[in-house]
Amino acid sequence: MERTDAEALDRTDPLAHLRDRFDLPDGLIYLDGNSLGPLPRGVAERVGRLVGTEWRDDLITSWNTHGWYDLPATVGAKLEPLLGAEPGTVTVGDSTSVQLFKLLVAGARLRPDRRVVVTEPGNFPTDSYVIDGVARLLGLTVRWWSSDAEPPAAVLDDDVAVASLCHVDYRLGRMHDGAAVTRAVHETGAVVLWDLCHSAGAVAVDLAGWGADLAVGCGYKYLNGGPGAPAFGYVAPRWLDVVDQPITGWFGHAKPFALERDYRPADGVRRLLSGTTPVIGTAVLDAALDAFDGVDIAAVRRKSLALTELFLTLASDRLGAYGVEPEVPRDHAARGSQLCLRLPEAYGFVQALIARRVVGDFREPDLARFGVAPLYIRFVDVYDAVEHMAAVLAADEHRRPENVTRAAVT
Ligand SMILES: Cc1ncc(COP(=O)(O)O)c(C=O)c1O
Ligand SMILES: Nc1c(O)cccc1C(=O)C[C@H](N)C(=O)O
Repeated sequence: MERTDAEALDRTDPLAHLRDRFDLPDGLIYLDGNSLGPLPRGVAERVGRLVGTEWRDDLITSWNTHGWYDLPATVGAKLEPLLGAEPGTVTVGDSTSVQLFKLLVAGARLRPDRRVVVTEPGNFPTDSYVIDGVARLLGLTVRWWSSDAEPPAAVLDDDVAVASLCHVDYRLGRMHDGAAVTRAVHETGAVVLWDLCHSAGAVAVDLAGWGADLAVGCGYKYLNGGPGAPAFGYVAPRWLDVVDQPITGWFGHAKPFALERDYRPADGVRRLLSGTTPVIGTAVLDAALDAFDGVDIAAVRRKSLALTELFLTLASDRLGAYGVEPEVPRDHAARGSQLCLRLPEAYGFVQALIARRVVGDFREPDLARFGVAPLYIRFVDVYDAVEHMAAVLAADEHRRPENVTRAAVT
């Protein structure tokens, strides 16, 4: 495989034009969109308008005249096609951790006679922390599923209230079969809560088709909503009228401005809201999602697999000589949109690559992680990135003192 072969793949890529929808720094190969997506074009103008006109000139009237009050629903409607979700089932607000807290409690309340939450030890830590916290609050037991064998029959019984699972694993990018796991959970009468942080915007998600109950996910990774973007929450249509989340703030009330004494949940998914919408962050996510206008998520998935396949082939060819092996599920059905390399000096390796303007990230204890975001990553980026990786290893740059001092955020 030569660089010209990668260039040829870019020439025939039906999604190649989408890269222009992003304002990417010159010469940067950005393989960290699974942590923080880049800036979509149009966002800066939207923020300028929001701050310079809507806030400055129109002030409080903007809640009505500029659609601030409806923003969670507006953004939810843009997310629904990306998640395979039914109309009116998705809203945004809070962090993923808080959405998870609210929907986990709500999920447990759907099965009040059951005492167990099933989850996986390989979760992103916030999921495990929140699950533990909710279990202590509600007096539930956490049962850990080591998910090498699917479906999770061994850990499911009629005491399980909720299975709270990450669809794509943040470390090695292993992807669950959403339909099969949901079915297995339902067979025991439990509900399933999916964390879609590493799925939304990168892989095909079909919440309606899976029959999922509840889902959450963050706005700042493949959805490119900016640092600290609001997260999303999904509630299946069959639960919309009964779902009972615990942070019963006024923005989720049926009539917030009636200022009634008692809480009454809003109709539909709006009842997931708690406090005042963070308008600036939500408007950024709204504008960012325009990058997905007219984009078929199945085509995104096809390109994602082609990119990771190229990455895998090149990394196996070029890096094996240095004892570095790619870690990615070989089975396409079980692969997210990322690839890892395992090596003892993974931290220094990532720093040396950043010095060469190839950005990935380090995950404890020995993983160098690279996300491929099909909207803006080219085949030639993957080719060049692997060439840089080989050059780092050949010159021992990953062991240089300036590359091994840990920063606060990795
Ligand atoms: C699977 C998963 N869940 C949740 C989060 C983060 O949650 P929060 O938005 O609360 O920081 C992340 C990444 O930060 C994640 O990878
Ligand atoms: N949310 C992050 C942050 O505030 C700073 C740095 C990284 C993150 C991340 O999103 C980490 C990410 N969830 C991961 O998969 O590792």
